[in-house]
Amino acid sequence: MSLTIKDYSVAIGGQAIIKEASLSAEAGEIVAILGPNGAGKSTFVKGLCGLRKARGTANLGGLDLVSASPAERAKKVGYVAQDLAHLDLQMTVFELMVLAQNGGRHSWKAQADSFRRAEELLVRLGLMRFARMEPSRLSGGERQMVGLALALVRKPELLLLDEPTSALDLANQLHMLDVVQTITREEGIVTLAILHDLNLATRYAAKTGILRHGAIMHHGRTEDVITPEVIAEIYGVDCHLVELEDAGFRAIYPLAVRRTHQLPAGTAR
Ligand SMILES: Nc1ncnc2c1ncn2[C@@H]1O[C@H](COP(=O)(O)OP(=O)(O)OP(=O)(O)O)[C@@H](O)[C@H]1O
Repeated sequence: MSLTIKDYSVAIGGQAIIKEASLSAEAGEIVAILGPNGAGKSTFVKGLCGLRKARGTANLGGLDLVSASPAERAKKVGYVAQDLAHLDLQMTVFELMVLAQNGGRHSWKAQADSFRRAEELLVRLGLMRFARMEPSRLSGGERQMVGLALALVRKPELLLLDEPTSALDLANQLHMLDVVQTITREEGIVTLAILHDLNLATRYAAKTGILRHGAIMHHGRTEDVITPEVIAEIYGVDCHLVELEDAGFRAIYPLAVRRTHQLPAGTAR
């Protein structure tokens, strides 16, 4: 399953937020979507899952997500939003995991398969202890992990994650992204993950796209995109790049915001 996005634009209230963006990914790849606050990252993924009206093309293994029907899109795309308020239903995590798989299928066989898959995924993500609880009783990080489980349980071909680790502690950040990376590779799907942590991007993403003012400024292999020069250009921050040869990835250490960088109005240096 590959993804090819071309001349892709999203407008809100007549204002162009994403402008003629292009981006591509191969089966089994995680692509990090980076960029400053307000750059358009959430809007970019919302257009792909149908929450915003888009123009252009986004070809996922032969299906154009921009012109697809909501039902076609829902079969192929899994989305984990930043705001997980929609999880507050009077149902347990396990019930939600089963319901998420059973759109219209009521046979006993389908039911048994979905029970098995729900349990398998909750075990894999370390979430079985929450199976009988309603999401409203969970902490922010626990809800975020359940949100990921609910997206994965439907076997998406494109997984869209909007800041999937923002509420997670260090161990859970690595555990969740390890599972996402393994499933992305095993099932040959494409994952787009909006991240603010550059080191999670260098560790997990084969490719990176950087957005600024709604345009893709850089896109390619992560090691070619996440460099001190690009980070200085996009964020106005000087960084030191450290090669962690034994671990097999690179780390970025931020040194200082450049004095020439435009901070939001009213911010003191
Ligand atoms: N509902 C809306 N109505 C009007 N403008 C919006 C709306 N949602 C987003 N925008 C605007 O679109 C632009 C991009 O917003 P978006 O949330 O996509 O950015 P982002 O890169 O995800 O930001 P962050 O890193 O802060 O989450 C912003 O300028 C924002 O003000």
